[in-house]
Amino acid sequence: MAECNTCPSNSGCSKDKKSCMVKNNPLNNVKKIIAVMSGKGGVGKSSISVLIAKYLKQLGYSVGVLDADITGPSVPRLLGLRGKGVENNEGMMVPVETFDGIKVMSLNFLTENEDDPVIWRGPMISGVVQQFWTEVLWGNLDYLVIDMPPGTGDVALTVMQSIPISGIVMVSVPQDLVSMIVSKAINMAKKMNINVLGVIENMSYITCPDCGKKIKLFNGENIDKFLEGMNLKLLGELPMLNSISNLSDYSYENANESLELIFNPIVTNIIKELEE
Ligand SMILES: Nc1ncnc2c1ncn2[C@@H]1O[C@H](COP(=O)(O)OP(=O)(O)OP(=O)(O)O)[C@@H](O)[C@H]1O
Repeated sequence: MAECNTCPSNSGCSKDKKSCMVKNNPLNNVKKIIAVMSGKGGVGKSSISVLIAKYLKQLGYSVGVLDADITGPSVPRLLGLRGKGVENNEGMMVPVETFDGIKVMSLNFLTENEDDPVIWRGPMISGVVQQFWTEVLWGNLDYLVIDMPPGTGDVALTVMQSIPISGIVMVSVPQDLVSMIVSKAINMAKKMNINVLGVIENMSYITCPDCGKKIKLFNGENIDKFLEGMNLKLLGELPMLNSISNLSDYSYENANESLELIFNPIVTNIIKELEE
């Protein structure tokens, strides 16, 4: 049965206690869990998960990142943690830390080589995701950011059922095909009674380096119409930026003021939505 007293939802979720699959580790105290999801692959979910973690950390919060994209883990690279391994403390996995103290768990820390493929069936992958919640020493965290696997399949379902997510950030790009697939992910979250905090529109535009004009790259469905149809808020628009495609140079030297100006309001919106 669920242990509500150690759960971030603190009995305030809509789950039936008897059928709840969430198992919490009494050594961990995680206050809020943000899942970053899309339904569609390659739209910037991992990059945005890492940026949310980075700017939450800059605001002074204690932050962790759980890489639930087991077959295509990219978080270690994006946070400059290539080649690191996980230590064991009395049977529990100790997350790897970035230079600025973000705690990270990813399957890439457990494979010998970064390019070793994970050729496992769904139940095994789902089991690992559950272990990343129950058998990792996250300790005290204000926020845990989960980089969800693409799609609405087995693993996404396991995360939603077995981890007490406080809210989901949906990532989309302005293309009709993508909005259609993102809608499926939004409807899945709604069916699972998980709060969708809003949508980040990634790759919204590029800025002309000469005149500063915003140029839309895709002719997709109008975001306002999409949000209205889904009854969701826009958390922010993110342009195509070199600094995002070069995120793996994660260090103090690579602090980027223009990215900070764009991303800080997005993080503030996420915090506000979670408080509501
Ligand atoms: N706003 C952006 N500006 C520039 N490049 C971007 C932006 N967003 C994402 N990218 C690039 O697009 C590619 C895909 O991004 P990312 O890996 O974050 O997507 P994803 O949704 O997590 O993919 P997957 O589902 O395959 O894990 C990466 O090469 C990333 O650097």
